[in-house]
Amino acid sequence: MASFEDNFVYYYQCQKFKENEFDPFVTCSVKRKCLAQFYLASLSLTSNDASCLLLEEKLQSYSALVDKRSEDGVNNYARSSLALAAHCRNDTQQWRSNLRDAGVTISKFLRPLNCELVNSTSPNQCSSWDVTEENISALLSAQTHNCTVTSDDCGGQNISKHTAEDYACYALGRPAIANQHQINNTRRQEQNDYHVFTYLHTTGHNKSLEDRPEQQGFRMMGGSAVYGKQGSNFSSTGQHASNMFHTARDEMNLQNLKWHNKGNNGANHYAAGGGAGCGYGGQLKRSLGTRRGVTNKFIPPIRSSMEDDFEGACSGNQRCQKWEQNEIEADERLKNIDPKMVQLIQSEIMDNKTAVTWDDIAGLDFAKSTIQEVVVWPLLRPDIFTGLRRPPKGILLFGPPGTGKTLIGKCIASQSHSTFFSISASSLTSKWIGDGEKMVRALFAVARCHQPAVVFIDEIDSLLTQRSDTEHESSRRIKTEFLVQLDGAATADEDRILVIGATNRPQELDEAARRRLVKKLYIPLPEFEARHQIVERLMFNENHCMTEQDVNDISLLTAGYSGADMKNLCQEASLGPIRSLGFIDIQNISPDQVRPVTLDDFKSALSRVRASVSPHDLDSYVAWDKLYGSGGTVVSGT
Ligand SMILES: Nc1ncnc2c1ncn2[C@@H]1O[C@H](COP(=O)(O)OP(=O)(O)OP(=O)(O)O)[C@@H](O)[C@H]1O
Ligand SMILES: [Mg+2]
Repeated sequence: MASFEDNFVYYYQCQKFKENEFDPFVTCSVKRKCLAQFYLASLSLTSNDASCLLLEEKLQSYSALVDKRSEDGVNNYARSSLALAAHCRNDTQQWRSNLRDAGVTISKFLRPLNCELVNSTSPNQCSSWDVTEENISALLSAQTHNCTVTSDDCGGQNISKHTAEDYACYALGRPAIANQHQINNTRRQEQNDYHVFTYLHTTGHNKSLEDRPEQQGFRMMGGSAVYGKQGSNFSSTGQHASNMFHTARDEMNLQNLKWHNKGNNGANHYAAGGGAGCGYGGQLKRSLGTRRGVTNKFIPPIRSSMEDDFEGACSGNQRCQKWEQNEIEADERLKNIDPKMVQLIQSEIMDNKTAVTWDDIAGLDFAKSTIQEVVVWPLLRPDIFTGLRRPPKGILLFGPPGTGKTLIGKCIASQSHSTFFSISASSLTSKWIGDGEKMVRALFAVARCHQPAVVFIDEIDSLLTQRSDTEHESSRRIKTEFLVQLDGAATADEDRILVIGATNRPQELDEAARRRLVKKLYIPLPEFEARHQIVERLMFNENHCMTEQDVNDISLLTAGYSGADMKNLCQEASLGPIRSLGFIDIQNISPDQVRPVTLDDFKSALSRVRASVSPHDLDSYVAWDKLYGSGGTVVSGT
């Protein structure tokens, strides 16, 4: 069965990719953005919208996942959604989003949970739970109550007493906010739904939302989701806008922390809580150093009394800082790491796996099998790959430009079932000027919390060039920090973090880095077979009339072309039929007037698209491979 996530992606792809709204090969995590984008887009759907119905269907089918305490829960996308919403303003080149806070209106995509409650005065009397204050008050005043959710609402399980209380508190806590934001009409409209209002407040949009109360981002979602804190503890002037949100996950972290502070063990806590909670499956997943059972105690999307205790008299900025600080400190390994960097890494660098399969990579059999052996299998079966079989901590992919090194990185992300961090070395040196080495430290600290993890560093040469006296102090510091991390001085032996570097200038690598990237795999130009495969794949969806022999001819004529050159060639050839239309008005022709692509188109494209790698450059790669490479590569380009 397709996962909830897959459905999201699928839906997104159907709806958005077709509209060419965004390039699937953007450098950051496409999938994460898909999800975040879709998640956010869904907030702007009205209840009559067909898309809304689709979402409703998905959420109903996968309701158990909505509050799952794992990385996959919808709640957990909230954080990245918000970060991305903020980020998209600065990232228009790569990700154009239609999302504006103005478009966020009430959605009604969760069906009512028919919650039965038993109150103390008439313990056996069940009433349906409308979200009315009377009902909720009755619930709160009840000495004993038992809130039962119908079986498909919650994976066939009952939700706990605690959960019911939390829902109730939350619902009760809303009116003040509801009044503040004039959402009473909406409450009436949705009266028979079980709902939790969620205030979507994209970072920095606080003021504009206040200016347009009718466009407040409230929405209903069964028991969870993003929620902003706009209550009395916060200034309504837009102050601390970037800190005002936290997700259900934050709540969980806070409770975890408090539990730790009481001298208890988080795992025990969750194990104990699991029995009473909504049983969604029972597996435990490690994240940010805390053991999170999906069966653990329900973490409400509300301010709990515990939280109030904890915060004491703190308010506004103080409170937000304290919150962030404590959330991060909940994991020992993230001690001394700037929370903002952690957040940045989680939203920008942690990659949610673009769908690339090994079959998408033509040729490169040796590299593929070595990567399977040293990356994928050990990550899948760490119990077997121990001792001498322990995989190397670093791998280098080197070779001419456009041969598929980055593509391999994407494929590993997608196939290795590990947390994938993808970073380009130039962004470390340019984007976070002055903070580069802190960023490297933070990156590895976060990776340690998300093991097994793969850290993919594209253009690693720009990060780990030979050290020299003339280089800038900040880049020297980044390099040193990186070498320390890579050497394992800061990582334990059993840590499962693999660093994969990709470069087309291996000669410029610092020798210390070269030693640490134990396996060095040459990614050569595609051979005849691989070129054949690339043409076949790229032309598969195109209208062409080429025979097997024609593709053979093209493959023969393109000796020395890289994978990227082959792609350019196919693109150029596919323009041939359009060019041959001559002066016909392009606006008025029908698609069937465009003839199929032929071998001749390829032949004329060959004169326009040349091989981008010179034989001299190739020799230097081969020489470097002979000196330092991990072998197995057939010299190609023939
Ligand atoms: N072996 C291959 N199989 C299929 N497609 C390939 C292959 N190599 C390259 N390509 C195509 O070329 C494009 C560019 O490849 P990629 O970005 O992985 O190159 P690279 O080796 O990382 O280059 P650079 O060293 O310049 O970063 C890919 O998106 C893909 O379309
Ligand atoms: Mg690349």
